[in-house]
Amino acid sequence: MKAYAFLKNTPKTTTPRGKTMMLDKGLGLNETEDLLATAGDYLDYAKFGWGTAATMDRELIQQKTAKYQAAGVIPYPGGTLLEVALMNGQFNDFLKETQALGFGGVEVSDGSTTIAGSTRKQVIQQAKDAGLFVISEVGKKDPTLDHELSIHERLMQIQADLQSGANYVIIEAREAGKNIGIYDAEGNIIEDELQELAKGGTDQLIFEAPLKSQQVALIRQFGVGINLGNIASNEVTALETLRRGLRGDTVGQL
Ligand SMILES: O=C(O)[C@H](CS(=O)(=O)O)OP(=O)(O)O
Repeated sequence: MKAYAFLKNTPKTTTPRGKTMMLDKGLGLNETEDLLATAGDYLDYAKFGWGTAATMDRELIQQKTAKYQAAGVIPYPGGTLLEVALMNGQFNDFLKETQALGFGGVEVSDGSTTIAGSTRKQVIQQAKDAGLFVISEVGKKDPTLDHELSIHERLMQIQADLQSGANYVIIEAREAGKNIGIYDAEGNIIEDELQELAKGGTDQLIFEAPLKSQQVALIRQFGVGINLGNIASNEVTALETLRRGLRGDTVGQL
């Protein structure tokens, strides 16, 4: 039983908690174990950020993915790693290795590279056919290029990815959460862009929201059911308290 389970304001909302995607930037095995013991119940996806998975021994990655999977968390390598594999013409090998390492999903993005629409569709479908959970990502890592993407183009990409079979689409914000996608240079939400992106529904969107102020704003606006990503590994528990109205920013508001 959880501590203080009698408290009336702990999540009595009927809305299920939104998905939480955490950024794993290279946690050790013991850190992973500790994290899962304390916050595993509040975690859905663990992204091994960008190319970090390619810096570690295969056995270590396999041990980590096994721990995540046993806790019901889907681990997956960063979209950048898939982009590098695609750029090198090594996507089939990437897919095989991803499965051999025990990852349960992939992220299909074009944040750092350019990928033809037909290739993106094929990649999503091939990953799905291989039995992997697929999360795509919309947005560019270079702010100048990202600002060139119109809301209409983003919405079209979201639609196309979902039609190709993606389970969720991430709205890019990078690890820093500033000057990309729905955030301005200070990390504040650009309201009209958010509203436009959200108007078709947010159920299959995951908003990268690495900053507490962003998590608070999105939870207040859309409720506890909003899907949030790029949560730092030491902030997963703190995010759960926001979702439960157990931190000053959301006390009595959910
Ligand atoms: O897309 C992301 O949020 C991450 C982190 S960052 O952009 O490199 O800061 O990249 P990914 O390759 O998807 O892990």
